[in-house]
Amino acid sequence: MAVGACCTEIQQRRVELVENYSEHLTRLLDILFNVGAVTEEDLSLIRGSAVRGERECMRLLLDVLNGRGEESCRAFLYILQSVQGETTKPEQAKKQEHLKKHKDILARQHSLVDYLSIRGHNLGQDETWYLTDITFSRQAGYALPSQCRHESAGVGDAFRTRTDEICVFRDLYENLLSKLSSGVNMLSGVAGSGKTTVVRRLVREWAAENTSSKIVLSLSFRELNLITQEQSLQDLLSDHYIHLKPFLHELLSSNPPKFLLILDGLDEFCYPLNFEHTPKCSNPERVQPIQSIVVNLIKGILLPGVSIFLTSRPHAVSKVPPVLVSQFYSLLGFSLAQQKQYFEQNCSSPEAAAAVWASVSSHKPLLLMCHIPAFCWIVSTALHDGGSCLCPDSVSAKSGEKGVLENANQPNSSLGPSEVLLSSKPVTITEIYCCFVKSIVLFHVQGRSEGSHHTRLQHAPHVLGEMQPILKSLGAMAFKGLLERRFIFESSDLSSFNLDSTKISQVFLFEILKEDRASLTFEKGFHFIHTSVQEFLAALYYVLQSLSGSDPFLGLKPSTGQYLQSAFKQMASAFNKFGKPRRLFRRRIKKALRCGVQHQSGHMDLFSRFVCGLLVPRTRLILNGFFPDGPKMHLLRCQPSPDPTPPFLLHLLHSQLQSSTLSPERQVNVCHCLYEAQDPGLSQRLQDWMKVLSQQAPGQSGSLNRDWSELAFLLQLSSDVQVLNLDAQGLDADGLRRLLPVLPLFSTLSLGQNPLGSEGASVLSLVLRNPDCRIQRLWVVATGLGCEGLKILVEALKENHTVTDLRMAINKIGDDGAGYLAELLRTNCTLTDIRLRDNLVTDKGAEVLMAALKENTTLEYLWMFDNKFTKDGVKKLKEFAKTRPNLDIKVCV
Ligand SMILES: Nc1ncnc2c1ncn2[C@@H]1O[C@H](COP(=O)(O)OP(=O)(O)OP(=O)(O)O)[C@@H](O)[C@H]1O
Repeated sequence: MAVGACCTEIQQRRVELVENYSEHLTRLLDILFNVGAVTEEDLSLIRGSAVRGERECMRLLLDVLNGRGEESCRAFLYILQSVQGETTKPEQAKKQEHLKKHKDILARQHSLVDYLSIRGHNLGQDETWYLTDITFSRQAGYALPSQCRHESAGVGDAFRTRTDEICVFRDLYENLLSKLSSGVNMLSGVAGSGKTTVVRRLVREWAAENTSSKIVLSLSFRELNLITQEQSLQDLLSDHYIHLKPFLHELLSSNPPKFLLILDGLDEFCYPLNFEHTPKCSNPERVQPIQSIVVNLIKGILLPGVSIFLTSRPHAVSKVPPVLVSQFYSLLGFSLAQQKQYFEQNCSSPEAAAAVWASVSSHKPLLLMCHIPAFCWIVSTALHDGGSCLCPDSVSAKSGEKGVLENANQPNSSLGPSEVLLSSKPVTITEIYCCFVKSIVLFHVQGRSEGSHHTRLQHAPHVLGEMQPILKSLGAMAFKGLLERRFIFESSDLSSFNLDSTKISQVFLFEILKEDRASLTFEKGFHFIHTSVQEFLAALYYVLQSLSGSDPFLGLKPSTGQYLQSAFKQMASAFNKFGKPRRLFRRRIKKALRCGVQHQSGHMDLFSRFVCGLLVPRTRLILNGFFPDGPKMHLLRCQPSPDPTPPFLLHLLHSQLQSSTLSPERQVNVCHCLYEAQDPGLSQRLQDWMKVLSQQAPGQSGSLNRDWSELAFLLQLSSDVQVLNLDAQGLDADGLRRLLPVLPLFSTLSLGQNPLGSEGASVLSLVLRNPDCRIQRLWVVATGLGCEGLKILVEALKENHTVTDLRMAINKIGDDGAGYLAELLRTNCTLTDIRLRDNLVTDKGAEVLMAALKENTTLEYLWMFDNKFTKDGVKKLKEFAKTRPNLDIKVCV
């Protein structure tokens, strides 16, 4: 083929083009791509070599153009002219243009489309509309958290401390982008709580704004992991932001406070951070290891005055010493109102949203998990369309499309008295995840338009059977990742599990497995949309293998070729024949549960819960067609499978619970496992708890060692307990914190004779401020509140509108405490009854209270026996009482 004139010109001018135009590479690539002279693959290839520098990229571009032929070369030469024109513009204007381009590029890199596009939203300009506002807490600095449980357990108010304040995205945004902001601002949040979404939103809103004086730079630790050679900060940034290169040196050396540097995902950083012994380096041009750059940035030695926004999951927060953190934010997740709003924004119709919300709000375990946005997404996918297989009264059924499994999920009458367990909707977390996977396989993979909802449900067993190999391989990879604590997979991982990444892309990408491209190297990486999905698929694989009589650990070996694999299989099945399959099966399940117990970090907690859930035949029915022992078709049309939960599983879990070596956190997880296994004895366990609590004689509290998390869990399952009496149970502030998720839900909370102190009062203040608080009677007699604790309580009561009855005898509140109460009584219109016996209040305190009561008309009882009043004081109080016939004041000397 004859070489055209433009191709030849490019070859002849190669050296000059590299010399003069490398710095315009980004712009050139953008335009060339827009006019179709290069493809997306070309872009990836060229940008992929960015680590070797701009000039190398430019050479590659020239090679690519050569390969693409005359037309592309002509386009390139034409574009050069316009770029040439730009080089003559004045410096300042050029700088502005580069910054504008920087904003555009950053906004594109931080688009929100990944998951929003799944719902088929047409994202116009205002894509943030689809984001639900989320609640944060903020405090100066942070204290090291104790973390031994699955992080998803630590959401909502359970994360809060006494000194923090509540805020929303806007507050965070304004704080970080304010001129005065500097130092390290850290955002901590559990997996899937929305940290990256916050980062994306922040970058996009900044890019759309014209007035901000800050320049945002954003890097993820996932990308920094790929830097294996020593580098300078300046090179790192100019490789990452080629378009800023001409000004970077000047910007970095003249005005670091102008920058907001975002570092996302500290928990994923694979290099150790040594804050004590890393050599100091303040020169951005000096070459050093990547971890030293990070340490020097965080310590404020490199780029002094720069603002850093660091995000991390809670377990990795402590990698940065508390003294270096100026503001600490926690993502508390969605409040109840925000959860509701999420479903309204993300379900296809108001009716669908209402049905999903009705289902979620009636099951406390679901409700608690829905603090986490990623879980809301899973739940809405599961219940919104896939859930109709299980929910006869959900939306699609209402609209006339009855689910095929409609009858298969009659109330689980054999499950025991618990109201929760009797429900006919998917209530266990395992059932939700089964619906999620089924929903994706049925309604998303096959294309939304093919066949009606009803037809697709009818073909579900067939489709699930077909998808089984791919789900199984995905599950094996997920399981291997879990064992190795790996959450990011490379293309080579996929192929070692016989997974074809293009096929996966068509089928699951966005829905289950997300593809990421590191912007430094453009290498592909994959991670499950949420770690809980990884844990579910791992459990699915584990149970499938175990039920098929295969060892789940065998399937993890890298692909060893067809022949060897089948030889392996034959050996395993021969071994199984000799080795009593049932015994082997049980041993394997035991092994899976041990995984959960052994990992103190809690990272296998959900995995073991899912394994338990999937061992329940009724739950497996949702994925009928996937498992080898799938229920026969006739069962789908009549009564549910009569098989109960395997007794050996319940026996195993109960014996784990009895183990004296089990830590409280693991104990709670075993409770969760029992819930997933639909244990009929759970409600009995709650009753046993109640019995123990009611039998506890006062005075023995010191010797008690209760697992309050377990009680909290059991209480979540029961909606009918209104009164929580924990008098004299040795309950301290820490125990109270563990009960936090359920405390607001009782009408009477009796906590007398426990060593709560002012710390406990702080926990109570969170309960009283909770918008869902239902407490009417708060009894905190002899709980060591003191004046300090009372002050905290009073502040919270000023905002609370539910408590009518406050009993707080024997708390040594003194006259100062009486003063705080008086302050409260001036504005509070809810309290009708206050009992203040034996609280060291003197005549002075009584005077203050009487003055305040002149402004209060709602209080009906004020009992103040055994305080330090003089005869004169008592007389005055009695006289005052005569002026208030509707108020019963009781005193004695
Ligand atoms: N404010 C929000 N409104 C709506 N959906 C949200 C919001 N925040 C997060 N999500 C949803 O939750 C998913 C997980 O969010 P994101 O990836 O930001 O979590 P993360 O905390 O960074 O998780 P990880 O620690 O696993 O990296 C998102 O893909 C999105 O579906």
